[in-house]
Amino acid sequence: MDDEALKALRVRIDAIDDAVLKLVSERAGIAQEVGHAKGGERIYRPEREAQIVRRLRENNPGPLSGDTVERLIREIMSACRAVEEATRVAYLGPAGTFSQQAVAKHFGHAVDALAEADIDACFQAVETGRAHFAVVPVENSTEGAVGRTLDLIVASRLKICSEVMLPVHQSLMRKHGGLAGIQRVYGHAQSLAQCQQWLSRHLPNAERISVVSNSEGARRAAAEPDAATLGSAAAAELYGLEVVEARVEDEASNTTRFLVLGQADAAPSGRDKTSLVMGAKNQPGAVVKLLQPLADAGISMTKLESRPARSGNWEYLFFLVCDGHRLDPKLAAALAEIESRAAFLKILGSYPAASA
Ligand SMILES: O=C(O)C(=O)C[C@]1(C(=O)O)C=C[C@@H](O)C=C1
Repeated sequence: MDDEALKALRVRIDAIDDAVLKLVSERAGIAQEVGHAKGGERIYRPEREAQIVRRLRENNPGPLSGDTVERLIREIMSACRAVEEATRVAYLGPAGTFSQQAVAKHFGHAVDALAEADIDACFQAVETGRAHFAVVPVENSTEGAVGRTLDLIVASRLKICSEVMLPVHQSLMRKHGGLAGIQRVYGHAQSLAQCQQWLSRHLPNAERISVVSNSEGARRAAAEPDAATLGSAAAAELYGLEVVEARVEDEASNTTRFLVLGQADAAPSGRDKTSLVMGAKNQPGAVVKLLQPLADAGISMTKLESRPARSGNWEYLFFLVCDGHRLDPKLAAALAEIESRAAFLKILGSYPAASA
């Protein structure tokens, strides 16, 4: 391309950037007005954000991918939210974890992300008002449920107001060098489990050491030249490591689902999910009886997970996710029927279904 042609294209890009800045500033000004009109009410409206994301994904003219359009608009909404109020979001730290990525994916970068020591601390941060929201992992497509999150949510008064789906790509990282000479591999138990076949094939003699977080693994690998760690590639930059091999997870579609917890759940968005937990009596057919009202109403159940109730009498809790909002008349009627049959029922929240 000759210089003149390049210059002409850049003049057009400059004009577009000026227009984008003008429009984004105008949008932030309107968000500020909305913020004032809310007069102390909650600023973050997950249902509204989900509707905006869905509309733009549908209207996307290309060539940007739907995921890219979502990332851009979420970042713009993040910036607009920030002119209304500073949002504090607790997550399972330290920095560089997949949980931090989930915060950025959902809330954008214009939030105060608070790294907590464990999942319990994430709940407490919101319960005590230190944070507005918490982002906690609840299940992984390869490894299943995160038990601690389920146990805590039963007793907590917090509500689920959103979900975040994060594709999880594990990298193998070390201070310097390739696969040769790696004696130990650190990683969070879930990460080690998600990569076990790859590790057996490529590093059969390396010891696998489970640590509290992948970031702790990264911290150790940075100090031990014959060690490596699993984790998000973001940690490599943070801890001065090199990526030996990217995408070492056994399942290419490995995804972790996170929940956003807050003081209230979300209003209906048009495409929602509802999470609930119920206690079943230890009797034949008890679970079938509890689920029947959903089947009768033609409501899809997308998840059913059982956990010991920990009450010592061999009763189980069933965590269930179904389509719809608890305020939809059909679902509301089914829930009322389940409540009349269950030993215990708690609605954990209705929230917009994630678009990707
Ligand atoms: O519509 C609102 O309620 C706004 O505050 C504006 C806005 C946005 O930027 O579009 C920002 C924050 C809310 O979570 C939802 C949407």
